[in-house]
Amino acid sequence: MIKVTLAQLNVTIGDMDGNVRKMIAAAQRARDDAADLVVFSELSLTGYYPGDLLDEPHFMARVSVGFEALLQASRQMPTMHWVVGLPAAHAGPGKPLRNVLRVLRGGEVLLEYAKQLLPTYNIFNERRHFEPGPDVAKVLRIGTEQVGFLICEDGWNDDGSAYAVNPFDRLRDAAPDVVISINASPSHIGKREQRHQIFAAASRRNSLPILYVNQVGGHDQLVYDGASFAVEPKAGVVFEARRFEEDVTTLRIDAHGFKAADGESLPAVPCEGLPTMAFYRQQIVLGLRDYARRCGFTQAVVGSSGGIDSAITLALAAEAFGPDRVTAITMPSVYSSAGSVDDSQTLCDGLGVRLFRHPIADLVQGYSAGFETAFGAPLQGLALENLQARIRGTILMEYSNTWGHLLLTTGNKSEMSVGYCTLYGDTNGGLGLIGDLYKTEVFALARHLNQAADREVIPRAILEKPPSAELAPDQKDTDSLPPYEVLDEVLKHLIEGHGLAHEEREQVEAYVAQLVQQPDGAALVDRIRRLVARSEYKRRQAPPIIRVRARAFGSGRQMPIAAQHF
Ligand SMILES: Nc1ncnc2c1ncn2[C@@H]1O[C@H](COP(=O)(O)OP(=O)(O)OC[C@H]2O[C@@H]([n+]3cccc(C(=O)O)c3)[C@H](O)[C@@H]2O)[C@@H](O)[C@H]1O
Ligand SMILES: Nc1ncnc2c1ncn2[C@@H]1O[C@H](COP(=O)(O)OP(=O)(O)OP(=O)(O)O)[C@@H](O)[C@H]1O
Ligand SMILES: NC(=O)CC[C@H](N)C(=O)O
Repeated sequence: MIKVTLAQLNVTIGDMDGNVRKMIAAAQRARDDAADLVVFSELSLTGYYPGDLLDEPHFMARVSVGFEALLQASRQMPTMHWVVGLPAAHAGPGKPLRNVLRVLRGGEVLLEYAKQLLPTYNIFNERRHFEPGPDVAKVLRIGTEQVGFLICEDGWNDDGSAYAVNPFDRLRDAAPDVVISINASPSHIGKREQRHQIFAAASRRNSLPILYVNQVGGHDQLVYDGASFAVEPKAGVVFEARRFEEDVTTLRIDAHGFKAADGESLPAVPCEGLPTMAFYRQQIVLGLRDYARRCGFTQAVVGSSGGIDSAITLALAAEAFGPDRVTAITMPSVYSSAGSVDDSQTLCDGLGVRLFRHPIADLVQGYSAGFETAFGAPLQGLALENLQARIRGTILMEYSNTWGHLLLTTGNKSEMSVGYCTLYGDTNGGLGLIGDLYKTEVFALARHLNQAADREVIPRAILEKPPSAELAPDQKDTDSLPPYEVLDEVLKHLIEGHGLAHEEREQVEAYVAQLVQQPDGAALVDRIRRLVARSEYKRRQAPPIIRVRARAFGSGRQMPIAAQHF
C-alpha cells in the first residue's frame, strides 16, 4: 500500500515563484498525511500553457530557478516523492525543449519522462515548442508499488485513432501496479464525461488503475475545471476531486485499487456531470475571476441596454466580483425604448449593482452635425446606427480608463458568428463572457439563474422582450436575421461540427436536413454561411471570450480572413 496526494492547484502561467510556493504548501499537506508521493499537474511549475514564453531565455532561466527551489524543498521532506511537470532542455535534433515529468526525492531527480503525444489541434499547439519523447515506458518503485507515468495527451490514443504511437502499449508491457497521469485538460461542455469514458476504457483494456491529476483555473479564454479522478479497470471512475476549485486530497493505492486516506471506501462518483447551464455559469465565473485577478482588475463595467446579453453579463460579473465592484451604464439614444432604462434599473437594483445614466442623443447630434459640416453629407443609415454603438463604446472605455474597470463585452456567439455587432462600438472591451453561447442559450442561462436563485435575477421584462439593437426606429434583430431558434441550429451545423456531443449533433443535423427541404431553406443556409465567412475580420479584432464549447472562436478556430471560404 502507498499513499498518494493529488495536488490540483490553480497555478499562474509564468509565476514560477508563486507556483513553487503553492506546490510546497501542498507538499507539506501531503507530508502531514504521511503520503509517499505528491502529484502535481502537467507543466505545474510554469502553468499550462506558456506558449511562446517558452522561446524566451529569461523564462527558461526562471524555470531553472523554480525547479531548484522544488528540489531544495524536497530535501526537507526526504522520504516523499514529488511528481512535477515542467519544460526541460532537449539536446538532440528538433525542438530545444520537451514537456516532461520528473520524480524528485530528497533533492534528487529519480526519473524523467517526456510527453510523447503533443496535441497540435483545436486550441493546442505543443509541437510548436516541444520535441516528442521516445516511445519508452518509465516505471519506478515507490514503496510497495511499481508506478508508471503518462502526460495528458499520452493517454488519449489508446484506441489508436489519432497517432501512430500508443504510450499505453509500452506501459502495459512494463506492468506497473498503478499509472500516474499528469494533465492540463481544459474544460468545455461534456469534457469531464469524455475524460471518464476515455480513461475508463484505457484502464479496462490495459488492466491498469490510473490516477489522473488536472490543473484548475482560468487562463485567458480557457478554463480548467480540475475534477481530477481515479479509475480502476473493473470499477471505472471511483474517485473525483472538486470541480472548479483547488483540491489537495490523499488516497491509498494497493492491490485492490483506490481507497480514502484512512482506508475507508470512497463515495460513488456520479456519471452525469453538471447540467449544461450550471456548467456554463461555473465555467464563466471562474474564467472571469481568474482573468481579472491575474491581470490586476478588481472591478468591471458593462453597458446596460435593458437587453438579455448585457443583463446576463452583469449578473455573472456581479457573481464573480461581488455586486459592489460592478458598474452598469445605461446610455439611451432617441431610439431607445423606455424599457432600456427602466429594465436596466430593475435589473441593477435586484443585483445590487450601481447604475449610471449617460444619455447620448446630444453626442449623436453633435457628431452628425460635425460629419455633415466636414464632408458635406449627412450621417445616415448604417453609419448613423453604428455611431450610437461607437459613442457608447467610447464612453465605456473612458469610464474604464478613468476608474480602472475591466470593460466586459456582451456579444453572444450568434451575433459574433454573423458579424451582427459594431466594430469599435459594442465589440469594445477586454473580455467577453458569453461569446461562446448562442443567443438561445443566453435565454436558457437567464432562466437557469432565475430558477437557481428562486427569484427574478433577470427581470421577466428582459427575458420576454424581442431582441433589438435599438439603433433605428422600431428595429428588431429579426429584421436582419432569421429567428434565433433557426439561426442557432444552422450556426451549430456550420461551426461546431464534431465538437458537438453525439446527441446534439444528431439533433442539429436532422434540423438542418429538414430546413433545406423547405422553400428557401437551402438559400437561407447559404446566406448564413456567407455571413459567417464575411465576418471573420470582426472576430479577429474582437476581445477574447471564455470558452465553454469544444469549438470556440479564438485559438480553437483559426480561419483566414482574405480568403474564399467555400
Ligand atoms: N474583410 C475586412 N477586413 C477589414 N475590415 C473590413 C472587412 N470587411 C469590411 N470591413 C470594414 O468593417 C467596417 C464595417 O463593420 P462595422 O463598422 O462593424 O459595421 P457593419 O458590419 O456594416 O454594421 C454593423 C451591423 O451590426 C448590427 N448591430 C450593431 C450593433 C449592435 C447590434 C446588436 O444587436 O448586438 C447589431 C447593425 O445593425 C449592423 O447590421 C467597415 O469599416 C468596413 O470597411
Ligand atoms: N442604451 C444602451 N445603454 C447602454 N448600453 C447599451 C445600450 N444599447 C446597447 N448597449 C451596449 O451594446 C451592447 C449591444 O447591444 P444591442 O442592444 O445593440 O444588442 P444585443 O446584442 O441584443 O444586446 P442586449 O441583449 O444586451 O441588448 C449591449 O449589450 C450593451 O452593452
Ligand atoms: N495538455 C494536453 O495534452 C491536453 C490534451 C487532452 N486531449 C485534453 O484536452 O485533455
